[in-house]
Amino acid sequence: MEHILEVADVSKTFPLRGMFGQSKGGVSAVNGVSFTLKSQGTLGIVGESGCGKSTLARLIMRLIEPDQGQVRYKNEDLLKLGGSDLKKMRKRIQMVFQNPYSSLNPKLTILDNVAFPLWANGTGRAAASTQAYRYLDAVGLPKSYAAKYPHHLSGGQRQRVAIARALVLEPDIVIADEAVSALDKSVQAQVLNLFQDLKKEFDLSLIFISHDLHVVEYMSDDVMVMYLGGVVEKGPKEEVFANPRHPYTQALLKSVPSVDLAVRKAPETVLLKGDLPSPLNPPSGCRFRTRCMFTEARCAQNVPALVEVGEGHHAACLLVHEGMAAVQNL
Ligand SMILES: Nc1ncnc2c1ncn2[C@@H]1O[C@H](COP(=O)(O)OP(=O)(O)OP(=O)(O)O)[C@@H](O)[C@H]1O
Repeated sequence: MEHILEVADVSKTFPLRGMFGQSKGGVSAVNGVSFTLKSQGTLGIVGESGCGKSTLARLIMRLIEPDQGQVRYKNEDLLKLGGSDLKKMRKRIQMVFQNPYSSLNPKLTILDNVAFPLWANGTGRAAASTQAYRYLDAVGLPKSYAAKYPHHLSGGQRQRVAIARALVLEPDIVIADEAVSALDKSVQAQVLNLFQDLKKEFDLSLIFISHDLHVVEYMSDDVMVMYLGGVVEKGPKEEVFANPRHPYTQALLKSVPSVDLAVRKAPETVLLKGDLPSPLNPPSGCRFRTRCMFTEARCAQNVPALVEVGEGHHAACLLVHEGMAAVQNL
């Protein structure tokens, strides 16, 4: 499978200023992140709140500018584009956000909310409405919803509208950022299935961002685990879930109860110590070391590279690289 998107060594630090404009350091939100998205594949990005998932999505979309790195879409460096080329690219990659209520325009009907991106790109009203009807149908909303307003709809229906609006420009890539997190469990499942169906119908490549491991496991072909702005592990979904190698991924997986009640067990040993450090002042060396059960003095000195630990499976931990038994046998 070829790659549609390649992200290389992307970083972003948000500068912080005091009351009088003086520099107060910066928040290291994304730090040297690299990954590839396979054409028509789904990459799941998982990590705790604040680990940089949304910032990464916004960097790819160029809603914010990275400090360094490359984002290549079909071999074109998106970070070098400007003007009309950037506008064209933005049509190819669309986002669906967590809260459809704030992302939809409350003053526009459902049909006009979906048609809006087409108007903004110069399509006439009649043609835009025809297209909008087509995408409302694709997301399972009947024609009778077209004249309603966002406040008439349930959370799940509003998210369907947001998805229709993301698709109306016929993107190749959709980035879903916590797109089901605000929905009830039963509605979540319907929207996840809808994403799966639309992916097939419209040949989409998906980036599915979620703090929920079950959602990522259900949706993804490949998984990337982030911690404090960096990637600690990535690889094929089956590999990462069945054979997690990084102590952080292992801790995440052990801390989440199975959705299957038959295999739900008592809470396992706690594998994460302490709190998430501030991205204002991240730990030296391995950023995870202050919460790691296996940390050693050298973890403070060396930043571990992502090293291949299985086919297409990478982990960033000095101890894992050396095949340390304790980490392997968790
Ligand atoms: N515009 C900004 N200015 C300063 N700091 C920011 C800005 N945007 C994000 N951050 C900080 O960058 C870090 C990463 O935030 P980000 O929202 O990307 O994380 P996240 O993993 O998506 O978390 P969540 O799921 O809670 O949104 C956080 O510490 C956040 O406070």
